[in-house]
Amino acid sequence: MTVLYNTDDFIKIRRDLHLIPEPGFQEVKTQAYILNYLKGLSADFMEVKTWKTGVLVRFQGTAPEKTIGYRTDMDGLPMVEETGLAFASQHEGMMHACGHDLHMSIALGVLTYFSTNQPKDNLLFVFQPAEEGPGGAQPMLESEEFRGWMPDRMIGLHIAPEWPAGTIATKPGLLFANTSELFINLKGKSGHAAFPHQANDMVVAASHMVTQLHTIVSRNVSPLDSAVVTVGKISGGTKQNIIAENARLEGTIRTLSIESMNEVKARIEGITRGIEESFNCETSIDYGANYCQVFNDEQLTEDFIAFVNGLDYVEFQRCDKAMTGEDFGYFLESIPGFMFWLGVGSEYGLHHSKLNPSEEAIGKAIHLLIDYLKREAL
Ligand SMILES: CC(=O)N[C@@H](CCC[C@H](N)C(=O)O)C(=O)O
Repeated sequence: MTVLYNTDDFIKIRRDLHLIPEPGFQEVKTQAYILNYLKGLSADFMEVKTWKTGVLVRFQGTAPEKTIGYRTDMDGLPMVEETGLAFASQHEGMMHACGHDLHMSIALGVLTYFSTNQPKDNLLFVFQPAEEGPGGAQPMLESEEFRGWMPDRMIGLHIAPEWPAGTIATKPGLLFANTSELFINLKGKSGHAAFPHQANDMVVAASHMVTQLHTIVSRNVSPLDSAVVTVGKISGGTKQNIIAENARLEGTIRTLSIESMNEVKARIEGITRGIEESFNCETSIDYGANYCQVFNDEQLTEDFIAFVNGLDYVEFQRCDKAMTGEDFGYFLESIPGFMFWLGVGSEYGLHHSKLNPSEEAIGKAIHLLIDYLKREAL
């Protein structure tokens, strides 16, 4: 194991970042924190650029043959934290419940090492905004700032609460699903609760719609394929004794192929037309942000797995694909690379208000990535 500096410094950084979760493309304090940290590093071979609320850090190699990119996401989620931690979110209604605080502290730990150990190849550290939505990877990838420093390989990690701290899991090929957000508005006619026959109740229409949406996976998707349609939020109406004129469903679709995504969307549109007819209402669908699948490069991933299997401070586990989404998939569409899971042993899972990742994983991931990048780029 590489002994470098006290990785506890990056636990403190993780806690600092945990205090200030911000929505996608509003990571202003987070960006300022990262830029301020970078100012403290003195490497004349390091260059820093910003892109929107993101940050790009490039280390010029001594004799570069390639550029290896490492990406972390930056945004938090709109939810009330219930961990009771001393360093719980200070931003009301926002929480780092998907581990991006750990992802960023790990990236800072790795780049700190290379700020005093100039690599042979170029390294690019990418702090990307808006992973949870509306998606920062695709526009960042297309930006002049990123294109000017285009890497030849791209690596990313995501925390995995279900595995013990420091477990590394991945697989070649398909790792994460195609995703699409789903927003459906329903508009009917309001009225007095006592005169339902004179109104069109959108609470009832929305309830039917949720039930029908749940038939798509069970009745329309092949049992040999996989898909998810989740409605995570439903809202409507104004008061308990007024019939609701409006209702809104907010959800997400996950599939293992673009073809299945198109089929699921076609069924949603069919169901929506049926609801319009049967409840005499108007509807509109917005698919919000769509992310392509995360597809790991076969060779680079197998090579990484062999590397991890040779280490004595982390455990490797070959995993199955998951229905999670990640806009990191856009990087992998044009740059070969891979994503892997980092076990953080939390009783509560991703997107849970009590998610409490083990910070032991931070030091292990920093060491792992330094050792891997040393092998690949020194
Ligand atoms: C790793 C993870 O949890 N990613 C998110 C990505 C969000 C995609 C998009 N906003 C959506 O909701 O479809 C996930 O929910 O899988």
